[in-house]
Amino acid sequence: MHRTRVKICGLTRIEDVHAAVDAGADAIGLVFYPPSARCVTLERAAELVAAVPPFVSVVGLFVNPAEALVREVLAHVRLHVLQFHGDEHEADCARFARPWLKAARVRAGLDLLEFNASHAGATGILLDAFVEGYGGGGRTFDWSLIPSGLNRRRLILSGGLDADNVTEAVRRVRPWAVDVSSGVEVEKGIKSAEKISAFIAGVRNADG
Ligand SMILES: O=C(O)c1ccccc1NCC(=O)[C@H](O)[C@H](O)COP(=O)(O)O
Repeated sequence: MHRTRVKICGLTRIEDVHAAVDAGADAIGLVFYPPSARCVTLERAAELVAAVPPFVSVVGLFVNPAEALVREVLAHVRLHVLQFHGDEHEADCARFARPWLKAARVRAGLDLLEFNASHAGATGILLDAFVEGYGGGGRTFDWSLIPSGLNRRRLILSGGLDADNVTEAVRRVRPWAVDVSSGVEVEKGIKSAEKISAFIAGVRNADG
C-alpha cells in the first residue's frame, strides 16, 4: 500500500519542527526567499536543522536565486533537497549537485507534460497554484488540469491544501507526496501542531 509522503513547508520555529516530525512528516521546508514572511536567516535555519531527527528530509526553498545565495546557504545549512519555485531552467537547478524539486505554478494553458520533460533532472515536480509572490499563497488550483500521463512518482501536490481537502486531493490525484504551508498555520510562519496532526491524519485517511 502506498504511503503518501508529507512535506510541511515554511517552518521558522523549533517547536514546529518537533510538531511536524512527531506527527509523521517526511520532510520540512525552509524558505530562503527574502520577500516571504516565512524566510529564515542562515543562523535560524541551522538551529532548525539541528532539531531534525534522522531520516527526515530538509528542503531548502528558493525563488530565482543568484547562484551565490544558494552556495552560501549550502555552506551553512545541511539541506538534503533544493526546491526552486520561480522561473528557473534545468541548468539553474542542476548545477548544485543536490537532488532538486521544480515547482510548477499551474494555470490553464501550462503544458505540464512539457514542463516535466524540460526539468527531467528534477527528483520531483511540485504542482502549486499560480499565486502572487510565487508561492505560499494558500490557494488551490484545478486538479483536473493534472495530466494522467504525469508520472505519479515525481508528483508532489501542493497549493491551498489543508485538513479539510487533503483526503479528497490524495484520492483524486494519488500524488507521491503532498506539501502544505498555509493550511497548517495560525499565521505566516507559525504552525499549529493540531493542524499539522489533522492534516497528516487526512492524508492517512486517503491512503487507507
Ligand atoms: O512559503 C512561502 O512563503 C513561499 C514563498 C514564495 C515561493 C514559495 C513559497 N512556498 C513554497 C511551498 O512549497 C509552499 O508549501 C507551497 O507554495 C504551498 O503553499 P500553501 O498554498 O500556503 O500551502
